[in-house]
Amino acid sequence: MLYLASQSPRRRQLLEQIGVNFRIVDVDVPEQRLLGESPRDYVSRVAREKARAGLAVLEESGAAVLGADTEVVLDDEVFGKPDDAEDAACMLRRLSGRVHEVISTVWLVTRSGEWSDTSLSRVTMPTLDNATITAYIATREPFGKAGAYGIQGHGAKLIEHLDGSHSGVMGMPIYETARLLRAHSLIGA
Ligand SMILES: Cc1cn([C@H]2C[C@H](O)[C@@H](COP(=O)(O)OP(=O)(O)OP(=O)(O)O)O2)c(=O)[nH]c1=O
Repeated sequence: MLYLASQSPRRRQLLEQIGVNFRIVDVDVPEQRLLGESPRDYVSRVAREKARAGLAVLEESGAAVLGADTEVVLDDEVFGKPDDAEDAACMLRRLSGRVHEVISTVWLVTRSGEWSDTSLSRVTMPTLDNATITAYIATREPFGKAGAYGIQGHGAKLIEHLDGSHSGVMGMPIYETARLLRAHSLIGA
C-alpha cells in the first residue's frame, strides 16, 4: 500500500488528481535548517525525514511512503511558512519585484530502498504595493504556505511568470512523483 506522510490538503489533492490510491499517515517532523546546510539539502532532508517517520509508524512490511517538502528561496535565504501577518508582509515585501526559487523535493521510502526527485522553479513577482500586500494577507491565504503565497489561489494574481512546475510550487511535483512511483511499479503507465 502507498502512503502519503503529509497533513497538506494540497499534496493530497495533487496525488488524487492523477488517480493514485493512497492513505495518509500522520507525522510531525521539525523544520529547522541546520547551520551551513544548503537550501536544497535542507528541503531534501526534511522531505526524507517525513517519509521515514511515516514508514516508522507503519507495521505493513510492503508499505511505501511518500514525503515532500517545499520551500521558497531568495538570496540563499529559506522562506518557510509565516508565523503571523507581520511575518507574511515581511516575506511578500522581500519577494516583491524579484525572481525567487521554489524547491520541492519528494522522497519515496520503503523497507528495501529510498529514492527521491526534486523540482526547481523560478517565480517572478511584480512590484507589490502595500495595499496589495495588506489585501492579500486579509484573504488569510498566506498562512501555512511557504513564502506566504499560494499559486493555486488569489496568489496567482501576484505571479508574473513561472519557469518550472506549477504542482511543484503547490507542494507536490506531479511529473517527478509519478515518475518515481512508476519506476517502482507503484502505478501503471
Ligand atoms: C509556494 C507555495 C507553497 N504552498 C504550500 C505547499 C506546502 O503545503 C507548504 C509548504 O510547507 P511544507 O512544510 O512543505 O508542507 P506542510 O507543512 O504544509 O505539509 P506536510 O509537512 O504535512 O506535508 O506551502 C502552496 O500551497 N502554494 C504555493 O504557491
